[in-house]
Amino acid sequence: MTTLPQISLENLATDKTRAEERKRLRMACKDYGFFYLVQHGIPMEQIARAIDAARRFFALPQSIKERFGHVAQGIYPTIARGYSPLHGEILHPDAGGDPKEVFDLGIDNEGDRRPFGGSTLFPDEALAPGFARSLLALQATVLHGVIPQLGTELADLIGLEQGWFRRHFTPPTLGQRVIRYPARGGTCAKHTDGGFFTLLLQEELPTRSLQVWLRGRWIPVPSLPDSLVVNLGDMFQALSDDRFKSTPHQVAHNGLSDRISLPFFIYPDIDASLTSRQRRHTFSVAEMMLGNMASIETGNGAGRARELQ
Ligand SMILES: O=C(O)CCC(=O)C(=O)O
Ligand SMILES: [Fe+2]
Repeated sequence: MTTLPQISLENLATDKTRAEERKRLRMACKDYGFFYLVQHGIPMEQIARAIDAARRFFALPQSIKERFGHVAQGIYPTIARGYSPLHGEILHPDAGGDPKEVFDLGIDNEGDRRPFGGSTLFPDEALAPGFARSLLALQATVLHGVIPQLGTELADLIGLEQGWFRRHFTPPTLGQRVIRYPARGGTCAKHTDGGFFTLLLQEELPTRSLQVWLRGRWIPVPSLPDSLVVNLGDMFQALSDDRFKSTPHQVAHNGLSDRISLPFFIYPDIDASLTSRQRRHTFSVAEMMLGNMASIETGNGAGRARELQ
């Protein structure tokens, strides 16, 4: 059975093992566009705390969760942050609303009126103990560790000049999601992710809910202990002059208990305009992100969903 390769962030950071691990990373990106990241430096307790707090938030009455909906957030574009109810999001034009509920957050930046900027309206400690705190703690860890380390490796891999990642991702634009898939919920639509790369923290469950489309079939991606899942997004594909592909995937959750996942979508600085090395693609980050959001909002799907049958 096909399983995804495992890449060690620690090996990438260690002189003795770097060259070999980079070779494996290149192969993983080329052949799969998806891999497990191990020795990633995120404390497992921090992930467990965020998952517990998320579960408590989603257990609140619907009317309370909806107080933190998209409109209440006051962010542009509207759907960028806040609570979205079950079946509230369409990721593929041929599918209905996904069987999942979501809370979206980003990097808090009070008064930032640019697209995707601003601060998130969270339920307070009394309503959702530990929710904001644990998610923002996890965000800080990811922003200071995995994102710059892995991002730099990925930019090097596609031949972008030295310092490129730091220049265009300081700060990154972050789409941080908390998703709950109800028990026996069924299938969420296939899609690709729109960013540079995605980090997925998923709960350790016996189910194989996440599936990746590889060589003409769906490959299950079970959660492995102490590992994250990484996948390449459409911006990575564009910036590699299409030498690397963003891989389609979907979630089919038929487990007997619900499932929480915590994806981080990593995009460049919202003010950046980027060109691939061979100049096949040039885009403004804000325009591309706004276009993708508009596509989701109007039911036309996420990422390259429309290209996928
Ligand atoms: O929850 C997951 O396992 C993956 C979610 C996903 O693909 C997405 O939100 O883009
Ligand atoms: Fe995705």
